[in-house]
Amino acid sequence: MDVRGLTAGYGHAPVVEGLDLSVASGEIVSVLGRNGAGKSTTLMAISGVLPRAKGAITVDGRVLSGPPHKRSRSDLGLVLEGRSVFAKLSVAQNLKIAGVSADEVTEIFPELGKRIGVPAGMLSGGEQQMLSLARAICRRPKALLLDELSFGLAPVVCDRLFETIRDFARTSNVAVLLVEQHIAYAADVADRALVMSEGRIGLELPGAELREREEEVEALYLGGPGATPADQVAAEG
Ligand SMILES: Nc1ncnc2c1ncn2[C@@H]1O[C@H](COP(=O)(O)OP(=O)(O)OP(=O)(O)O)[C@@H](O)[C@H]1O
Repeated sequence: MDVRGLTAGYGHAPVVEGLDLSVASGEIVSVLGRNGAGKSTTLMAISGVLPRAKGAITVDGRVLSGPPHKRSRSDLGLVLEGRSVFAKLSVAQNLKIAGVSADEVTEIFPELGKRIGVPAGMLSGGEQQMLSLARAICRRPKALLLDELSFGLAPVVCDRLFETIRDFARTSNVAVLLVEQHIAYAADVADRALVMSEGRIGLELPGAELREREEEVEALYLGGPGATPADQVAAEG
């Protein structure tokens, strides 16, 4: 997936301006950064949720444009922050609407097998996130965007979700771009990390270096007001 010159926002001034990034097939890239850095805006702009976003987005050489449903037909999968299930419909109905096989989903997450007739809104937070992730995976996207999957979930559940994402990226050769607030989770799952600050990428590093360079990453998290000038220079250089 290749993104060039992404510019997006909500009012007059853009939140993200002229952003370039790329994710290779089979690669997992994590976007980190403090609250308000522009992480979700970036994902929403790539997916078409923000209709006035500008920039060129290609997946496997194919140009993406138009609203989210059109982009998802063009091989882009999306799981946004918060639970994105139809709460009143059963797990089986949620999967049917997405055109996804329940057998395939329960192979990925066997725990959903016992809950197949239950309204999705009655599932635990972790189960809902499993359902959202499995639904996206089973639609066979070429690129997958995931926003804060770990939000509000127990570590054991997060480990299951990230293990599934790793397997999926490797075995299906899919480009995964995920927003993750926790450095430890990003270090476990990502091949590469992009640290955003004030709508731009302030630091790019291999996922394997995230733990040892945690202080540098955190300096960018604290951003201008919290970080000393020396922190800023170290973080950017
Ligand atoms: N719907 C909206 N209307 C107006 N401004 C918004 C809207 N959503 C986000 N913003 C603003 O855009 C900026 C970037 O927000 P964004 O949600 O992209 O940040 P983020 O890095 O994902 O933060 P978080 O980790 O808190 O989700 C923030 O200043 C935020 O207040």
